[in-house]
Amino acid sequence: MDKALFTDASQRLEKALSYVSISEDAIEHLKYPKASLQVSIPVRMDDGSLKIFSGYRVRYDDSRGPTKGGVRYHPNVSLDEVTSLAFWMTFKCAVLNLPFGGAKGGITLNPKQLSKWELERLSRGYVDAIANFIGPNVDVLAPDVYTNEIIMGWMMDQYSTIQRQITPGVVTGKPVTIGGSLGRNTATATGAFYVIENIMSKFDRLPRETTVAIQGFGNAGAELAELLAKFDYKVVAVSDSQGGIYAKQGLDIPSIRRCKQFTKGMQAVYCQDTVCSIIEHKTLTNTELLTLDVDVLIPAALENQITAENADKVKAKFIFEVANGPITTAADRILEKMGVYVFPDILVNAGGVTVSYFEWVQNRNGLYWTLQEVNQRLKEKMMTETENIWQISQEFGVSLRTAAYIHGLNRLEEAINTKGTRNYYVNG
Ligand SMILES: NC(=O)C1=CN([C@@H]2O[C@H](COP(=O)(O)OP(=O)(O)OC[C@H]3O[C@@H](n4cnc5c(N)ncnc54)[C@H](O)[C@@H]3O)[C@@H](O)[C@H]2O)C=CC1
Ligand SMILES: O=C(O)CCC(=O)C(=O)O
Repeated sequence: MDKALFTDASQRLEKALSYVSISEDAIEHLKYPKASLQVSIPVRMDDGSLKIFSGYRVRYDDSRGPTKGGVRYHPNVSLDEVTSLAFWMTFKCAVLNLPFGGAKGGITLNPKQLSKWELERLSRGYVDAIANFIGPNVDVLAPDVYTNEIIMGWMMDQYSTIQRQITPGVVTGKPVTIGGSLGRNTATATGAFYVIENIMSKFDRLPRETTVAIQGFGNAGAELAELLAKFDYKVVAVSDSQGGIYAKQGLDIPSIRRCKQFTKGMQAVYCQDTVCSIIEHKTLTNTELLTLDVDVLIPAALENQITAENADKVKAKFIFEVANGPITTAADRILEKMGVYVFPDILVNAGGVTVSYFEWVQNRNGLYWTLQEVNQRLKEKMMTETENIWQISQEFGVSLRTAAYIHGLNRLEEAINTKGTRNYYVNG
């Protein structure tokens, strides 16, 4: 297994360890995933041929509760990537004080090359293959890159079919009509927005004077772009996997979202579609977007985007990590020296799993909340933990990332030690 990403991910923990007094047992415990499953999923394609896809599910740690995390469909999905993402989920759930451990799953494929029905057979096949590894009190699935509520609905239905009982709590991010929570599809962006608002007010930054660039225009990035623009932030650049667009005066985000539904790429929206109302704009690559002269940079696509190679070219003063792991450890060091404030993924994008938790609670109770209730509870959680992490960072004089790991570690160690280990060593 290529350890690169996981090795990098676990280095974040090592830095935090020097600021907390934590038992050797807990440290040892957190070094390894609890269980990793690799499966082969046979899928009958529309042309009659049979294709085998590789899928993964990693449950990293369940000391604080059932494990929780999304399922990713992407050509780069590997055991190393899924393990890293499961590790981050463990800390994210602890930082937000959710009664969950961390997990993640994925299938290696380019979903854009499959028909809807092939995707349905693949998603159901994935659940067949991992059914003994998941469950509402064991491990709970959710959406991530290139998966969505429709896919979550299929997965929930497949699991329920296998169990011979409707089991909504095994998957969150489902359609509202079959037990999903209001506000889950906007939760990652809404949670990030609360963090940004909190921090910008600490620095007396007015939205209309704050320029923003966002890499990634999917569930998280596009929704956040729209929220920020709605509240007067100047979103000057956005991108998707094909590249991006920039307009000095600020972009018309609702028009871009509308146009993107009908065109394949972001640049096509501007170059070929006259529905969009930007007058002056230019196209740019994803790499160029990261080094734009803006106040706020928001990576909201994939990991390893800001590395030792381009970190010194970043001009933004604030980076909010909506993607998981977009900045490598080496880049982190460079940015810290440059005085850039980096707000870490395990806080910034935690709105998604927080509302997933609310969905799971609603599924267990059978009583459903209004959107206002969901967002009010989300706001309370995001504001409280942003403030806690800010205070730890001030108190110890450490980066916000290290502060977030210190915060998560303290909660994890309490749970690990309280549970104890089942292997006793009797001296003498
Ligand atoms: N959806 C959720 O609830 C949560 C998502 N996240 C993280 O947010 C990030 C984005 O996830 P979603 O928005 O859900 O995925 P999505 O599948 O809805 O959108 C992904 C976006 O990234 C773009 N993209 C893909 N490769 C790219 C590249 N190389 N450069 C630039 N853009 C690229 C795609 O074109 C698309 O616009 C991921 O890191 C994910 O793990 C984190 C927490 C929760
Ligand atoms: O909603 C969830 O359970 C997990 C979302 C996720 O995969 C993430 O936060 O990275």
